[in-house]
Amino acid sequence: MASARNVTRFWEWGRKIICVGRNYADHAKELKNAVPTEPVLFLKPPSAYVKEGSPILVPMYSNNLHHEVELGVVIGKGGTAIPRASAMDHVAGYALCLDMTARDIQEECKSKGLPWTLAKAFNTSCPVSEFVPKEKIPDPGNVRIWLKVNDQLRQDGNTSQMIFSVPYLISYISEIITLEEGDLILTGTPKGVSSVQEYDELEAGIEDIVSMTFKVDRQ
Ligand SMILES: O=C([O-])CC(=O)C(=O)O
Ligand SMILES: [Mg+2]
Repeated sequence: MASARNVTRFWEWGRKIICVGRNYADHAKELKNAVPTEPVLFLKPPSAYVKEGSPILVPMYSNNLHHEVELGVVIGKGGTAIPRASAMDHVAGYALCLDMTARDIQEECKSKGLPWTLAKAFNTSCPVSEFVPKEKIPDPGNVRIWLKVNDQLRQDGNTSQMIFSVPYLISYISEIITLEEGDLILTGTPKGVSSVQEYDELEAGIEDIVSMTFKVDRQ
């Protein structure tokens, strides 16, 4: 039976956002973190979504909001313990995503051994592009993702630099957290993360397949 909802509008579904951290060695190193041997996972709630036309809000409690450009994978077919070999059958498409991070708060959480919720899961912490159909990205393990702040290129990476591939991540995550149609996986950021301020304009893209622009505002 056809789904009543349209997965191309996944951000309206209220499904979960699963994020992978430290999936690019160059980014792990720039923040002086060890390169992981297993994926680092955390979550954002569906209230983190923001679409073009609405601003990214700096949380009141942060003075150092960072951008992290990431390839997002939109799940089309759910599953538990999905084998790596069939993982790509569960992908509906992709989205360009920003994992907005209150870096000062994350550092504090890290030093106190506390979870990253305040640093990663606040309102507007997950700006997303339009849905990109699966056919437009034949190999999610080889696309350029880039981000500019006020026209200056800050991040320019390729998903070929990911430590854990998209099929590996789908398989790994689904062993722990059942994946559902409309879920989004953020696959980690390459190097070049930096601060954004009120009034800044962020422009990001996946090659010339999709791009998006967001303004930054204070809460
Ligand atoms: O906050 C971090 O550095 C971890 C993370 O999300 C990433 O690597 O994309
Ligand atoms: Mg990230």
